[in-house]
Amino acid sequence: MNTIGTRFRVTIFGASHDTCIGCVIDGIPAGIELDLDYIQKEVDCRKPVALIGTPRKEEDKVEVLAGLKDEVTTGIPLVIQIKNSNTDSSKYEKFKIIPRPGHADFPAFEKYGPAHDIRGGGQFSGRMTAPLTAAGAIAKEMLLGIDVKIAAYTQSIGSIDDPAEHTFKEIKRETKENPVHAADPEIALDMLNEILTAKDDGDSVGGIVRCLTEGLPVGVGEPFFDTLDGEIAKMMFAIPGVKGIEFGAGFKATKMRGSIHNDPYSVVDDYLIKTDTNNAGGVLGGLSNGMPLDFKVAFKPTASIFKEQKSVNLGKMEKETLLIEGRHDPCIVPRAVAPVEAATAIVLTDLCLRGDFIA
Ligand SMILES: Cc1cc2nc3c(=O)[nH]c(=O)nc-3n(C[C@H](O)[C@H](O)[C@H](O)COP(=O)(O)O)c2cc1C
Ligand SMILES: C=C(O[C@@H]1CC(C(=O)O)=C[C@@H](OP(=O)(O)O)[C@H]1O)C(=O)O
Repeated sequence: MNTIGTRFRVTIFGASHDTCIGCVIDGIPAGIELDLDYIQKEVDCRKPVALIGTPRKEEDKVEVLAGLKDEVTTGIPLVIQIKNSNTDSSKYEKFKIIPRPGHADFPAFEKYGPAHDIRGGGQFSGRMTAPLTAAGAIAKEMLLGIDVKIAAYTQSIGSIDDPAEHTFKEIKRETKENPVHAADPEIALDMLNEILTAKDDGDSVGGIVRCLTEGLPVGVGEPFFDTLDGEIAKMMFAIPGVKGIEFGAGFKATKMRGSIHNDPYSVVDDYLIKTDTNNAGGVLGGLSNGMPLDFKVAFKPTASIFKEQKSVNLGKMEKETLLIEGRHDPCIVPRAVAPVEAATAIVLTDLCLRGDFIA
């Protein structure tokens, strides 16, 4: 379905080459002041950067059509539109017959038939993360009211990895300064080169976005089924190109003993309970435990590459070689940092409303 959330419900609409894309957000209380410049800046963070992003140039102007008066919410669903203006659908026709390996073309045609809108990837396009990011910016504004903040950064691209721990402030500062949104300026250069090298080869690369929170109170999450980690994971898999998620020590936990993996408790400032390590990634029993939520999201290499690929002709039911033309991101990761933050904010706002952490 195209709607997520219980108390903060976000519906995404439109497709990559429709007149517009957008979102409807239900559940924002009346009387909340929204900063439209902030929302626009957040959406702009996912814009492609020259050479390492798609050449498709969209203004991505966030237009609020309903639910806001004098920048204050009125309590009715907030309707946001983002126009599509720089579309070129000409290169997509052939994927109806010869599906792109790695993209949604084949299963989408099998499911929806010839009516499936394949232009620009249709409803499966990474472009749908523009309205997601707008909704997330509003969620972030609501979370700021209870001092909850979110910061994500590019932790790896291809073989270039940033294994260091970074402070929240460092992430916030550095990711704005480099085109791959890394937390380390020197590693950012290597990451940039990794993308350029793959691109020169007509190829693509994947990578990891790491996301952290600050100020998340204890007890956010609604077990049994609407656990904090479960809701975050579901949301992350809505972002096109996501192949995995791990919290804290993640898969490495399988190689640790309990004595190493358990995060020991300490009393801080006489009143706060913290853990010395954060192998749990801030979540125990599906509830936040007062430590930063800490998870990594794995992105695959972009499917649309410019090398000859093996596919099939669905009309003739024969094998056929495919050569893709058009405008594509050689790497999704830098453009996914803002959507990961936004998607996290939407889930946290919903769960914080459900748990009465937000009035
Ligand atoms: C911000 C963003 C930009 C993307 N750009 C492209 C692109 O230019 N070309 C492409 O083939 N896939 C791109 N993707 C990924 C595809 O949309 C995605 O792989 C496809 O819809 C299939 O879904 P899946 O990978 O989740 O299975 C992008 C994803 C995101 C989040
Ligand atoms: C337009 C965006 O990215 C698009 C995501 C995308 C895909 O398959 O996901 C394919 C390309 O679409 P098009 O062929 O229309 O240029 C990208 O440009 C965007 O993110 O705003």
